[in-house]
Amino acid sequence: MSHKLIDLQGITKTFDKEIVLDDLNLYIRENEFLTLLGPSGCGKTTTLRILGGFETPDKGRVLFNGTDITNLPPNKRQLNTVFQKYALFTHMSIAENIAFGLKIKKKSKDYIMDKIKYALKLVNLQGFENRYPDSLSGGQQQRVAIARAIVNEPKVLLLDEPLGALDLKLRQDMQYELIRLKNELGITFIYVTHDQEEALTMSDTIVVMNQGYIQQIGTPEDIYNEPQNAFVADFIGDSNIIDSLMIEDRLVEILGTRFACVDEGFGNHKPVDVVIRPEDICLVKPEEGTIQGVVSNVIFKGVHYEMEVEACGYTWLVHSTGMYPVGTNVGISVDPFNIQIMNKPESEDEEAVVTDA
Ligand SMILES: Nc1ncnc2c1ncn2[C@@H]1O[C@H](COP(=O)(O)OP(=O)(O)OP(=O)(O)O)[C@@H](O)[C@H]1O
Repeated sequence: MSHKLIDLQGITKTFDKEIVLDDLNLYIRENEFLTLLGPSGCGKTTTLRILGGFETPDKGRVLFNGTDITNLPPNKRQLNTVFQKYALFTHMSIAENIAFGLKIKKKSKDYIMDKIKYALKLVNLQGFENRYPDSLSGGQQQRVAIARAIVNEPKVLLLDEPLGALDLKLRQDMQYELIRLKNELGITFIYVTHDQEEALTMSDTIVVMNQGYIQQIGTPEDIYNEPQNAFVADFIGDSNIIDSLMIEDRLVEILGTRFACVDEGFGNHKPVDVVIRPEDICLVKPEEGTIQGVVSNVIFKGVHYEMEVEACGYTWLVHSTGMYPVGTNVGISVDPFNIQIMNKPESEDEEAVVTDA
């Protein structure tokens, strides 16, 4: 494992008495592609801006290779930021845009020419040197913004929703471009998005945030398959999240019916949240299911059918490659490995116990 490059220690930030980040602790390893993911307003951009030196935390420290850089201005950090709005200079050619930072640093003409060529090749824009930003598509402009950042040879690239303004197809192409670029450059990427698919596709590590707190840190597989709480499960992909009762180890009661599961250590007769992904539900003949229901809605999604099944007073979301018309009686069966048990948030847990008693 590569070493810790950046360490955010106890970062707290308040705007107008509103706590935006509350004692945030996070480290980022060298060469990692780390994504800050969460809904609008959860504090992702503020975290990135603190990393970039555009904001100062009220409390806490930012360490870079063990050195405290909390109060270092942006231009003194070995980090470069690419924003959602490309912020290119419209009166300058593409080459002049890319050269801008290098000219300020008084680099030689030959050095700058070499760097422009190298950066344009990396972002697949050879031959665009003399064009102007207005004559480029959104995706091409974003590539120029990235080229402009990488000529400075940063150790870390901070990317704030860089693909947010692009349409879906272009965004998907650019996701692969960014992964390739990161691998070629061998540097650390810290990426901000509220798009969970984008985070799953691109990241080595995802940090799921909500209301200024980190909810979970893990690989895309961890976050998707082992969400630590209902917020993460709900935010990452479609889920059935159901109030349930852990009867004992490996046995959970969901909507009044007992299902075998594989989790242990949640206690006996304990309220829990159960998460079942729609693709993990098998529709079978009614008599073969653990519970029975009726298909109430079907939408064709290309790779699968997205269905709703009414069973035991709950609308189950199911993804299936087979088509079941509305009104079909079905059985629902779930492999015990695909039933995720999660502790309820503490306050809810207490409430549920009281209600239960
Ligand atoms: N300069 C500022 N002054 C006052 N409030 C701010 C400032 N910057 C951010 N905030 C507030 O801090 C909170 C977090 O904002 P932030 O931009 O970090 O969220 P975000 O997760 O990046 O959201 P989005 O995805 O919408 O960009 C929001 O409530 C926002 O209004």
